[in-house]
Amino acid sequence: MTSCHRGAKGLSRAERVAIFGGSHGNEMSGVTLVKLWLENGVEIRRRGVEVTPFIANPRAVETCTRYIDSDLNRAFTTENLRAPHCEDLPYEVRRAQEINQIFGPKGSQDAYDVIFDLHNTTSNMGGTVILESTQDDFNLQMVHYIQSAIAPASCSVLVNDHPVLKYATTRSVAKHALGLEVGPQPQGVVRGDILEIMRKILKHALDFIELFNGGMEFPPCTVDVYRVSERVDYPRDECGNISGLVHPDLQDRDWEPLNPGEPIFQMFDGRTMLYEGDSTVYPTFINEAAYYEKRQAFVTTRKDQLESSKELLHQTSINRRL
Ligand SMILES: CC(=O)N[C@@H](CC(=O)O)C(=O)O
Ligand SMILES: [Zn+2]
Repeated sequence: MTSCHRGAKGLSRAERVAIFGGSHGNEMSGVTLVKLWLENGVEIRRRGVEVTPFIANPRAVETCTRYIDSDLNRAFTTENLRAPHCEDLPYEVRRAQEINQIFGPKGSQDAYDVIFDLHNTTSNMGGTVILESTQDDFNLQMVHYIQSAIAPASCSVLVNDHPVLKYATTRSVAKHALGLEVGPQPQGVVRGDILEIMRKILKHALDFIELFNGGMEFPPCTVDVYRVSERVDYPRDECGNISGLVHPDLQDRDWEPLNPGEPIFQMFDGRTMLYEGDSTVYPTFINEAAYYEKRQAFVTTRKDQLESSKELLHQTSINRRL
């Protein structure tokens, strides 16, 4: 027994878990589910875990917009979290500080163990889990568990640990940060099929935490992931105005291979713009409504495999077995 567990990760139990909806107020699956669970939380109850549903940006939910002053899911920088209180701070910066107080502080031992942040996209991404690190064995084991449990349906894993394209998310307050992104769903609309995919992924995620806390050991695993590679903006004229649209051949083809020389934009003047990269990539967030303001038509990703370093078992269980 001893040799078997010597290398196991000394993680503690994931006792405090939060589910955020409405980080963006017009992404309705998460808003709807969290409101439901605030009324009646039976569905998200699990043994040995405290699960807290939470509306992250209530003012944006009220107005059914992405945000009021600035994007909450970009606001969790050290600079913002330390900014002195004053009246003219953007609403989302003040809200980020509140969230950091309740669920953080970010980067500290007092922070929540897990935050699931529920998002919808207008892109045809299906069910996707977004990770921010390649090094988090707990999260890796969790997505591995979700993928097995949800089969034959699929759950893609997008890893954004890009040095430039990574941003300071709401979920980053927790020790283990997970984004759940499901689409296609228009902004302000709730689609039953999309909501059910989100609900199912989260169910399996919570089941995993219950098993982990209960002492189950998870053998080392390998997970296929897509890693964020580059951001591609819309084509623009000299004045900066968009001069073409996502090519019909690319539209809705999230996660499908895009090869050099294949069409990406249909220009308003009739020309076709081709992908000029030097190898095959896997585009995603294709034509996401919220990304027009961020000057992003899609992101390219590359396939990768992540391996958990050791078997996963929580610390109390390791001690008990040694
Ligand atoms: C469409 C959308 O809001 N997507 C999320 C992705 C994420 O949570 O990382 C965002 O840009 O904040
Ligand atoms: Zn969102």
